[in-house]
Amino acid sequence: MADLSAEQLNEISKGTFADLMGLRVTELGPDRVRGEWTVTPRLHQPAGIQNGGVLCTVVETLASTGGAAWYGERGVVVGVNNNTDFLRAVREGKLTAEATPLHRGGMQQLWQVVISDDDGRLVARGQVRLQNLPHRS
Ligand SMILES: CC(C)(COP(=O)(O)OP(=O)(O)OC[C@H]1O[C@@H](n2cnc3c(N)ncnc32)[C@H](O)[C@@H]1OP(=O)(O)O)[C@@H](O)C(=O)NCCC(=O)NCCSC(=O)Cc1ccccc1
Repeated sequence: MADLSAEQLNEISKGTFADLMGLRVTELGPDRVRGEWTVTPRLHQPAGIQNGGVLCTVVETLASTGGAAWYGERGVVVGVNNNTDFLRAVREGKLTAEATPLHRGGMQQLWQVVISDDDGRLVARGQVRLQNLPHRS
């Protein structure tokens, strides 16, 4: 994960859960990860707005990707808590997300993810706590 480009990550993510909802990573690094997707009816809940689970998925994916890029060859990281606030309902259009670290410790990390619409309005804000898992010898 540490040395992957955004394009390489998108390639190896084909067929995964985040790929199914159309998430594309546009920037990948240990200090910031950005991504985007387009809200379509396939992402709606029955009332015709985007399912909140999509927002949780984006928060989980970008935070974990950034945490893994930073932890690098030391091991893998896994999410252990995801807390996402849904601030604005969305029916259609492109959304962008940006993940940045709040804390990066030896055992755990805390990343924040901000999701905005094309007009720059805040759609959701989440945070994920990650566990660093060193390789077992
Ligand atoms: C509306 C509120 C909850 C509270 O807003 P506030 O904090 O008070 O802030 P503010 O007053 O600034 O309004 C902000 C904007 O909201 C608009 N607006 C306000 N009132 C109404 C109204 N009565 N009706 C319609 N719109 C209303 C308001 O005009 C403004 O827009 P504007 O600037 O005019 O263009 C907002 O936080 C929100 O929409 N969050 C996202 C929720 C969401 O998408 N959840 C996920 C999907 S659910 C799910 O997945 C579960 C499920 C799964 C499967 C199956 C079934 C279920």
